[in-house]
Amino acid sequence: MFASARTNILPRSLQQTPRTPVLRVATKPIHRLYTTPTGGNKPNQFTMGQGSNNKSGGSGKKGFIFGMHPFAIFASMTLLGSGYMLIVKPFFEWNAIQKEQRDKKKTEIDSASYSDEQIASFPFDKKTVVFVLGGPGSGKGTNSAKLVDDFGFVHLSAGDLLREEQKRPVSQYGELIAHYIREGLIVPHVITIGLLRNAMMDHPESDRFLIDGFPRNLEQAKAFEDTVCKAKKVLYFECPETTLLERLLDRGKTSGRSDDNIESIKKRFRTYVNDSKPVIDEFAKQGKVITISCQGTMDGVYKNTQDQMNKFFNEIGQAPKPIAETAATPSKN
Ligand SMILES: Nc1ncnc2c1ncn2[C@@H]1O[C@H](COP(=O)(O)OP(=O)(O)OP(=O)(O)O)[C@@H](O)[C@H]1O
Ligand SMILES: O=c1ccn([C@@H]2O[C@H](COP(=O)(O)O)[C@@H](O)[C@H]2O)c(=O)[nH]1
Repeated sequence: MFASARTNILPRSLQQTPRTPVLRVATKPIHRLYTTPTGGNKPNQFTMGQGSNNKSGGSGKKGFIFGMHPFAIFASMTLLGSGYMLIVKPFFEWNAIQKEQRDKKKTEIDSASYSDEQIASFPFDKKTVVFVLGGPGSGKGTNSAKLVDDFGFVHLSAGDLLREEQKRPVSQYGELIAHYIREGLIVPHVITIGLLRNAMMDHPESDRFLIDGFPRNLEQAKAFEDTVCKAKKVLYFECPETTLLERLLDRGKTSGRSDDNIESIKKRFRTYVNDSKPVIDEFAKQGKVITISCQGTMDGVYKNTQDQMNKFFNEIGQAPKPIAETAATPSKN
C-alpha cells in the first residue's frame, strides 16, 4: 500500500483559527513607575511632565511622577482601569465575536455546507471511481469528456475544481491555489479532497465518477483512499514529453490558463516526474492501471479508451451504460 502519510492536517499557512485580539499595554513594574526620576539629567520615557509645567520641578523626588501626588496617581489608575473594563474591553470582545462569525461564515461556504453526518452517511464506497492520470496535456480532459457520454460517468477534474475555487470571491484559498497552479505545484490535499468529496456529493444519483488529474502524489492517493473511497481502475494516458509540450503550447494560445506557458510547463513536468508518476507505478503494482498511448488521432486514442472501458465494465459485470440511464434514454423506434 501507500507509504504512510499525514491525513487531514491543515498546513500551517491554512490554519485560520480566529484569534481574540489582545490589548497589549506597555507595562512597567509599578514600583519603578513610582520611583522613576521625572527630571534631572536622566531622560526616560516618562518625561512628558518635564519643563515649566512640571510641578515637581524636575527634582526627581520619590513618589511624584508628572508632578502628581501618589494618591492622585492611584486615583487616576483606578479610573483608567475601570474605564478600560467598561469601554475598551467590551469593544475588543465585540470585535472578536464579529471576526469569529465572519470566519465561521467563510468556512461554511468553503465546505459547501455538507455536515459531518451527511459526509459520513454518503455511500462513497458503493461508487465506481476511476482515476484518470497522465502527464499535463496527455489528453485526460479530452477523453474524459467523451467517456461521460458513452458510459454515464460524472467527470470531475481536480484542476477545474481548483480553478473554480480559486475564482470564488469569498474563497480563503484563492491566492494559495493561484500560487500552486502557477508554480506547477500540488495544492495541499485537504483542499483538493474536500472539493472532490463535495463534488461527488453534489451528484448522489450517479454511481460512476471519473476523477481526472488526481491523485498527483502518493500522499493524496492514500488520503483519498482512506477518507473517501478506493479507485476501481486507473486510466493512464502515456505520452512523451515532446508531444506534451507541443500540445500545451498550442493549447496555451487560447486556453487562458495561467500555467500554459513555458515556465509553468517545465515546473509541471518536474512535479509530474517526481510526484505523480510514482502514483501510477503504485497503482500498477496493484494491477489497476489501464495504459493508453496518447499518440495517434483524437478519434484513434478515444477508440482505444472506449474499448478498454467496455472491457472493464464487462469484467465487473456492469452494463456499459448505467441501468438508470439506459432506461431513461428515449427509444429511437
Ligand atoms: N490525440 C490527440 N491529438 C492531438 N491533440 C490532442 C489529442 N488529445 C488531446 N489533444 C489536445 O491536446 C491538448 C491537451 O489535451 P487535454 O486538455 O485533454 O489534456 P489534459 O491531460 O487534460 O491536460 P491538463 O492535465 O493540462 O489539464 C488539448 O488542446 C487537446 O485538444
Ligand atoms: O489534484 C490536483 C490537481 C491539480 N492540481 C494543480 O492544478 C494544476 C492544473 O491541473 P490540471 O490537471 O492540469 O488541470 C496542476 O499543475 C496543479 O498545480 C493540484 O494541485 N492537485
